Amino acid sequence: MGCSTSKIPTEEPSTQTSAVETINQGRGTQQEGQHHSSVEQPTPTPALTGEQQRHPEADGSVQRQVDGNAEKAKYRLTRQIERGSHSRIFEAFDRVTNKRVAIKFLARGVYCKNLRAEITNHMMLVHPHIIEAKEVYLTPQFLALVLEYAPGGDLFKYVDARGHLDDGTARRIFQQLVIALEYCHEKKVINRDLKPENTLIMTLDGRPYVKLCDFGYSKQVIETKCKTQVGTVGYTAPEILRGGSDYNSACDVWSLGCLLYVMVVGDYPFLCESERLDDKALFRRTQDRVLKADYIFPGDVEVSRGAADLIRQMLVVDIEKRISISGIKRHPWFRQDLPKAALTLNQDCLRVPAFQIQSRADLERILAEAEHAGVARTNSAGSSNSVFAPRRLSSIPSGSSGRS
Ligand SMILES: Nc1ncnc2c1ncn2[C@@H]1O[C@H](COP(=O)(O)OP(=O)(O)OP(=O)(O)O)[C@@H](O)[C@H]1O
Repeated sequence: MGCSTSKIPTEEPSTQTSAVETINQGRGTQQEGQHHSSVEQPTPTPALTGEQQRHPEADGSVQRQVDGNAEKAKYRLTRQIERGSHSRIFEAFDRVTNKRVAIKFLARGVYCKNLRAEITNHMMLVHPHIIEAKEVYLTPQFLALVLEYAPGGDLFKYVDARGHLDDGTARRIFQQLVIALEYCHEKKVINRDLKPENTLIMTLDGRPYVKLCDFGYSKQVIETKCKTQVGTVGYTAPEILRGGSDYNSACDVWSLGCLLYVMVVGDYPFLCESERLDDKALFRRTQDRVLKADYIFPGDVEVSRGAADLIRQMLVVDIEKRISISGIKRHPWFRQDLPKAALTLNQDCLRVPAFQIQSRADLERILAEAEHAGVARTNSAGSSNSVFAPRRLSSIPSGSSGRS
């Protein structure tokens, strides 16, 4: 499977406006148990070994690079896990509980306005198949989002390493994602960027247990509809690419259909890859195919009838005819081997209050403060700490995805 996709710009104006951006893949490897009830119960895995704890960077040097204040920090940073398009993600340990977390560092400044929806929406969602957003805090230069740690990396890597997934594994992951997505929609949050890179793996014992992680393009839709063109090329629904008209939560069903295709086929349904074409030409070609739902199941990969049938019902251009989440939940392929608890899980989750670790008022205050530019610090080596500045994004082909 080719390993990069392109992003459509974020909703609000920012220092980085139009963008095509390469997506990173996760590198998590260790296993860790967790506590929620879920569609699939993960197998408990051992605590960190001494060797794992003695990471070469566990001496505080990473901490000093990030906030220059290793001694007072609540979390001890140990290593960088990944670099996202707007962030750096670090592994860290809570100094009191010694629990492992992931911390996403985002540069402070006006760009943080764009993060309000991401962080507030994420914190509202408390679900076993969604990475827990625990709290935010400020360092002199960064807004830090503390997340539940996912030891297994992301689903893209998982699929890529295996070529494609067998029917049972793909179904188990898909069941978990459908239940998570139904919960988001019940909370009136549309994700708009579902893809394997934004799906993290908690266990790697052959029964993967997954969680959604990135709500960067999510929108809480209570009275308004969505208009803005956001998402990732190759997963974005045709109604978003077409632009102009209102669209709704059915766009997530389309993306989930693409994600299911990627799992069972090991390739993208629409994304065109060619060394002979430049990014703009590839983008246009992909867009043309999405708008016509022009994809095929390749002859050399065996896809079960049930999975293929469900994908066909999800990748329907007309949103009135596209299968709904409740339709998916009735589909025989989805129902096969479905854990009993899955169908009642969301009723329980919808009763769980959000903002238990950090109050909404605190969150709002910190987010407002984060919009003020951070103070430039010098790191322990004496040089200015610019390594965490978001990468510059290159521009997207005009007319193909600008803001509405
Ligand atoms: N809680 C976590 N535990 C472990 N790894 C994580 C966690 N959150 C993120 N990652 C890793 O970091 C990668 C990027 O994370 P995320 O998508 O949240 O960042 P981003 O800046 O929004 O990236 P992009 O815009 O490129 O999608 C993920 O694909 C995953 O590999």
